[in-house]
Amino acid sequence: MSKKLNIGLFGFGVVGQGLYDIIKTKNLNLEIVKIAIKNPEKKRSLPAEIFTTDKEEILNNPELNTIVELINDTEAAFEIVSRALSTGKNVVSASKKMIATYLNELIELQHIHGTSLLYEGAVCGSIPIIRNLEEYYDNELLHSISGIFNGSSNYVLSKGYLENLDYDTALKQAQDLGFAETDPTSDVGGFDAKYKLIIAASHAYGVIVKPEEVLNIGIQNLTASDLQYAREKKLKIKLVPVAKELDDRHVTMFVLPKFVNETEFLYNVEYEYNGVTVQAAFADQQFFFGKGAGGHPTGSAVLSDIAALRYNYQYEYKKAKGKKDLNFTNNVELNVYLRYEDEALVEVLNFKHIHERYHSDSYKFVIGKINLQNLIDNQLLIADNKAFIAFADQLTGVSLAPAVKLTAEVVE
Ligand SMILES: NC(=O)C1=CN([C@@H]2O[C@H](COP(=O)(O)OP(=O)(O)OC[C@H]3O[C@@H](n4cnc5c(N)ncnc54)[C@H](OP(=O)(O)O)[C@@H]3O)[C@@H](O)[C@H]2O)C=CC1
Ligand SMILES: N[C@@H](CC=O)C(=O)O
Repeated sequence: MSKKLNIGLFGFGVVGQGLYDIIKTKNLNLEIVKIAIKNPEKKRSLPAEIFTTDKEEILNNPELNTIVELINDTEAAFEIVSRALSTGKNVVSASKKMIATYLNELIELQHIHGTSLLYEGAVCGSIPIIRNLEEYYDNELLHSISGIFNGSSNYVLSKGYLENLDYDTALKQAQDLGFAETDPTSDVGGFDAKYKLIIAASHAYGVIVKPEEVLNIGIQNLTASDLQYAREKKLKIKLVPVAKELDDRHVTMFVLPKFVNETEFLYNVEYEYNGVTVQAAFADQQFFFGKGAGGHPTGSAVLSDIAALRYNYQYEYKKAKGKKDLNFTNNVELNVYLRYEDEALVEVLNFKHIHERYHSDSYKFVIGKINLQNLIDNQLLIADNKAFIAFADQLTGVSLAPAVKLTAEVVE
């Protein structure tokens, strides 16, 4: 018989309500006893007695053995989760920014106090990627993990490419549908995808990096010219996080828009759907697909974690604990498309090699090989110039998948 879970829930927004809807349809050995929210004035769909604005009412209640944290405040979430883990309560969280920012501390707290923190809902919504990386691929050598990890930006891209809807209207729709973060810059700027990438890579490679070490360039500067160029080449533009083992000592990670062709799984991942491509040494290429945002899809992943806690499930972080010489590096070269206005930007970026150059009054681009560290160093300049950068393996004929040819090379 599984143990009964008495749950204190933090947050009753898109995901919290989605979780509640799902739980009430089931007869599980668990109960949401109290829900902490921020704004006492907001109209709620449940009786007032279940809500509190005092976190201590939940954290200090010895009857509650499980905390589910679904709030939109990173620092408050870290305080709640660390307090819970330190006082013998197991936790489920979907707060990817908080988890990616404080992963080392959270692993340490679980280790010291023997408690468990699960976060499947934090990475790609309904797709069960974390438990697969943790369990199924435990003994596999993973060459790369990449995909579409953000529903809102993919929604905006699909609306633009398939329906010619303008960027601002599409983003407003993603917000109204509950897909976007409180600050949607996190979605369209590639930050949210980066947090998810960092979490996934910690389970895939055992390498834990801080968000500020990893490049994220988003889709904010995408223009009709870039979309037109993609269409002419029969390509689509997607926002793609990549974690790739370069050799047995180096792993690289970055988030960039990417040209994808119709032979790639990601080509047909549209709207709020996400996809994860795993390239493994022996299993070869595998693809996970599902809704990446929204209350019910994310709530289903959160519920799966809650159910796993009934059997005392814990992540073991085996790859992180057994890690030997694998290190994170930004010292790689990759092929990018740069659409720009000011020639000075091309000079500053110091391309190693330029494959192609186009120049008209209204549209200029280069495609060439560049060092990832150079992109990081000039991120602000790129943004200020309103330039658009995309990972261009499909334009240069080299791909991340070993089935074709490698793009990313360690620079010795
Ligand atoms: N939306 C999605 O599709 C997904 C979201 N996530 C993540 O899940 C988390 C929740 O997202 P989402 O439901 O969309 O966010 P919402 O903005 O819809 O809801 C946030 C909830 O958190 C509450 N809250 C904020 N601060 C506090 C606090 N200090 N104490 C108690 N409650 C607090 C708010 O209270 P009040 O109601 O009073 O305002 C609200 O109920 C975020 O970390 C997000 O990144 C993860 C996967 C998918
Ligand atoms: N804002 C996120 C929500 C889920 O993680 C997204 O759009 O993917």
